[in-house]
Amino acid sequence: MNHIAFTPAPLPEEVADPLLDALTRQHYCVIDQFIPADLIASLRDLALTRQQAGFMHQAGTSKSAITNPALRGDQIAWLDESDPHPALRKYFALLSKLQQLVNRNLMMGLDTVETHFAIYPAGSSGYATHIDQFQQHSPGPVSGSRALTLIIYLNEGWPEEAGGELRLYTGQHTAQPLPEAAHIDISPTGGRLVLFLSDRFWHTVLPAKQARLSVTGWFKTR
Ligand SMILES: O=C(O)CCC(=O)C(=O)O
Ligand SMILES: [Fe+2]
Repeated sequence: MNHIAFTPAPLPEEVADPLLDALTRQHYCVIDQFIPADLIASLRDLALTRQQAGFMHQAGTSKSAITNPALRGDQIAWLDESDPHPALRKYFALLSKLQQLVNRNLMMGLDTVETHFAIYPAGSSGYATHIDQFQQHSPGPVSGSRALTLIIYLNEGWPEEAGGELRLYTGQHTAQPLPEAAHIDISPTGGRLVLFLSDRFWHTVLPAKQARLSVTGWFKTR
């Protein structure tokens, strides 16, 4: 659990304005070139180094820690804010800016963040349709639960034929939507940021023909 304590310089307006506008209107946003090429490369190298050093483990699915590569094909390594690696210091500084921006403008009360690298190996089955927070019976923020999901892709470009899109179902569904329900497909292009309300959007990671790298996080309320 990472408690972000310091107050960084804010995100530039040309990023902050479209981000807040999209989050307000549609409860998700996609921002390209959110991180620069050198940070993509250093985070990517770090993820691969940690994989080679044996720090990645097969991810489990929601309620249980049972792993099932047919449902979820990625390997993950959790990240710690106290990690001195320069790329992670830059990454956590960005998370802090995002948290500050969203709290000041959208009053979400984001308090902590949990975050990990994810690597879906070439030929992985992706991640079956799921929601990042179990839906509650009453509306409004639930304390201590995942409120805002963030994903930043760490791939060097991404050819369309490689698949691996994030399929985000745009309607509100109380149960898993049918595959043909309204959705958008987001390609995991390096540097791209995706944010969405964790309790609202069902989503799927489609099978990928190439190794697919990302850093994923969830801001939680107090
Ligand atoms: O990598 C992505 O595009 C989404 C990953 C995801 O849905 C998750 O880790 O919960
Ligand atoms: Fe997810």
